[in-house]
Amino acid sequence: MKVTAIGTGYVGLVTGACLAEMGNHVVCLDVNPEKIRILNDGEIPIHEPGLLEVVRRNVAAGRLQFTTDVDLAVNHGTILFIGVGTPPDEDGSADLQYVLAAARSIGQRMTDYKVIVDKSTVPVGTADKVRAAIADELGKRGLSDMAYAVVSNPEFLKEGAAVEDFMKPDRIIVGSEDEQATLLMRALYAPFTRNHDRLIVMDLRSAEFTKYAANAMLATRISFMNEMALLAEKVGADIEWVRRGIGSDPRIGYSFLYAGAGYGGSCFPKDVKALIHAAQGEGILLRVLTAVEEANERQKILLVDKVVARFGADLKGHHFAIWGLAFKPNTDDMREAPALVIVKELLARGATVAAYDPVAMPEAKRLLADAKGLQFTERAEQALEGADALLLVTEWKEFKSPDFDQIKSSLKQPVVFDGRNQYEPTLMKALGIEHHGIGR
Ligand SMILES: NC(=O)C1=CN([C@@H]2O[C@H](COP(=O)(O)OP(=O)(O)OC[C@H]3O[C@@H](n4cnc5c(N)ncnc54)[C@H](O)[C@@H]3O)[C@@H](O)[C@H]2O)C=CC1
Ligand SMILES: O=C(O)[C@H]1O[C@H](OP(=O)(O)OP(=O)(O)OC[C@H]2O[C@@H](n3ccc(=O)[nH]c3=O)[C@H](O)[C@@H]2O)[C@H](O)[C@@H](O)[C@@H]1O
Repeated sequence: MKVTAIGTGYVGLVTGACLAEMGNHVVCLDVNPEKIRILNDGEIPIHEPGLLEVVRRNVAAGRLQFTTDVDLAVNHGTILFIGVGTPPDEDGSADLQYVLAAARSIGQRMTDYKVIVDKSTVPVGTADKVRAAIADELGKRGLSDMAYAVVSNPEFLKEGAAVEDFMKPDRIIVGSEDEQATLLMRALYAPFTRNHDRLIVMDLRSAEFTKYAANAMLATRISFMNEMALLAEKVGADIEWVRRGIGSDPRIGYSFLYAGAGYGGSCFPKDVKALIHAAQGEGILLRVLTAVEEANERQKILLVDKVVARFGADLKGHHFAIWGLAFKPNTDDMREAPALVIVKELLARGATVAAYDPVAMPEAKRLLADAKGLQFTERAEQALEGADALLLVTEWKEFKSPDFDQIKSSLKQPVVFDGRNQYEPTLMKALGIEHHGIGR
């Protein structure tokens, strides 16, 4: 099938590349010429395991191309995915300007039947706005009779596992109220759901809502566990045992129960805010989600609270090592990363910081360019030298089994603040390392 992906962020690029991998002919469009230049140079603008290989393979096979040419992109696909950003507005609501601009650019150019698919995470009712924007543009061209369908197909991929998530989806949600569009979507996704019928077709509004409800539920689990961790610590329980204990109940399950330094990323924080805002517009206060967000703000600063409890509120003259800056492993994404809050707070209290991340360092240097007292090291061990303590913020694999002797000898004193519960407290004790985990 002929497909166009609008936007080459995580979602647009992964969607385009994976659909090409299944034999479709895909054009990826972006308004950012720099991103298209990088893609046309055979690289990708993000760090995402396995994605570069899929992109290169399909470009070589002639099934995938990148362009800033809107005419070419709109006229190429029968199915056009809108995968542009929906960042939070000042009041927390989702900013739809990029989605609606993409819709208008389609309406300004389409010459035959198109299925326009909202893949961006958008509030309930956005499909109607997309349809209206396209109708408006067609009207201006005297083409009000031209047929098209708007479909909602929210994306559930996780950064760091995006290709795998797209290729082997747990489910594919299609909100469609147009028979022909539903048939096309079924055909497009058939190769991804061959052995299991994982495609769920529903009405447009329910599909749009499903995406927010899913992210809100996952964020809730994390904040719930972070709160349980606060209490566990006080009463002498270990949240890691509690996690295993409750996860064994299939009604609860093991996934997304890890207490840590708070959730970050481009989606949970913004989607929770957007849902709260949408509910407010309907006169409903979402008490649970409001608390989920508050708990997460507190959690992001928890590691610094622990540092303060150990070293005092004034950290002048103290130096700390930070391992991990990305909001999670296997990505260079630092949007809403807990590390940003932690670094800034340590510096504000007068400390100096040496930080290392396996891939997010260029992004960290960009975001923390003005941070005085912060240095970046080329290797993890270098960050340890002369530090009062190590703060582990992102659980990259390479931090899982470090050389503990080196940690002991490089730090001024062997103190580790383990923001992702990577190290066993009993082992740390046996090694003579003062270990401060989360909820244990
Ligand atoms: N990042 C993720 O893991 C996931 C993101 N989502 C949702 O997908 C959407 C996109 O997210 P990301 O890919 O992270 O966004 P992003 O912000 O990284 O990328 C969006 C891209 O769209 C381009 N763009 C903006 N307007 C355009 C236009 N009119 N025509 C062509 N290109 C245009 C931008 O230049 C940018 O490259 C958001 O709504 C997000 O909530 C959903 C699931 C996962
Ligand atoms: O809508 C989106 O953009 C995506 O948002 C999340 O994916 P992502 O943000 O890439 O990453 P997650 O793996 O969900 O992690 C989010 C944050 O939660 C934290 N987390 C995750 C799991 C856990 O048990 N504990 C925990 O603190 C991570 O450290 C990270 O900061 C969802 O998991 C995806 O299904 C969704 O498609």
